[in-house]
Amino acid sequence: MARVGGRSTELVTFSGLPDDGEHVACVLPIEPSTTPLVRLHSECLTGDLFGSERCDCGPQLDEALARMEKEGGTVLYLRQEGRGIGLYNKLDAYVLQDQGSDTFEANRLLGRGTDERDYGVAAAMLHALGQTRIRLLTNNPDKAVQLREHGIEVIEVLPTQVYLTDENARYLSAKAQISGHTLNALEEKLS
Ligand SMILES: Nc1nc2c(ncn2[C@@H]2O[C@H](COP(=O)(O)OP(=O)(O)OP(=O)(O)O)[C@@H](O)[C@H]2O)c(=O)[nH]1
Ligand SMILES: [Zn+2]
Repeated sequence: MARVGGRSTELVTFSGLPDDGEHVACVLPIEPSTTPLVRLHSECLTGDLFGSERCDCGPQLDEALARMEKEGGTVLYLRQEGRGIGLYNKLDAYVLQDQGSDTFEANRLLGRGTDERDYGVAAAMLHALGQTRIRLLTNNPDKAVQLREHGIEVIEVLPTQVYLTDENARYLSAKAQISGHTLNALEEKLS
C-alpha cells in the first residue's frame, strides 16, 4: 500500500517483464467509461527523492500524483535511472555537464546512448493492467511513439507544466532543442 495525497492506493508489481526490472504501477481508480490518464515516470533518485533542481523530475512526479489523486489514473514508476544509463553514470554525466557538456553530449562522452530507454516494458505493464487505451501525460514525444509501436492506443498527449529553475535552464533548453520535448512555455519563462 502507498499513499497518494489523501488516498491510499495499491502498488502493483509484475513478473516476467521484458527487461526483468522491478518496475511498479501506482493505480488510482477512475470513473467508469473514462480513459485512464497515464504517466511514465523514469526513476530519478536525485530529483524524486533528494529534491535536486538540476532536472524537473521531482515536480513532474508530484504533479502527476496530484492529478491522479483528483481524477484517478496510473503512474508507472520505471526503474530507468539516468535515461537508462544508471545512477552512477548519471552522476558522472553531471560532472561532464559541469565542465560544459550538455545533457546529451555528456552521455555520449561516457560511451552511452543519449537516451537508452525502451518503453516496451511500460507497454507490457499497461497490457497486463488492461489499460491499452490511454491519455498520456508527458512532454517527451518518444514515449507516445514507442507506446504506439507496442500496441497502446494513445488518444491524447497532455503536457506537464514547465518547472524552470536557475540550475535546470540549460538542461530544459537541451531537451526542447535536441530531443524535441514540447516545452512551449519554456521560452516565455526564459525571456
Ligand atoms: N543521463 C542523464 N539522465 C538524466 C539527466 N537528468 C535527468 N536524467 C534522467 O532522465 C530521466 C527523466 O527524463 P526527462 O528527459 O527529464 O523526462 P522524460 O521522462 O523523458 O519526459 P517527460 O515525460 O516530459 O518528463 C530520469 O531517469 C532521470 O534520472 C542527465 O543530465 N543525464
Ligand atoms: Zn531528474
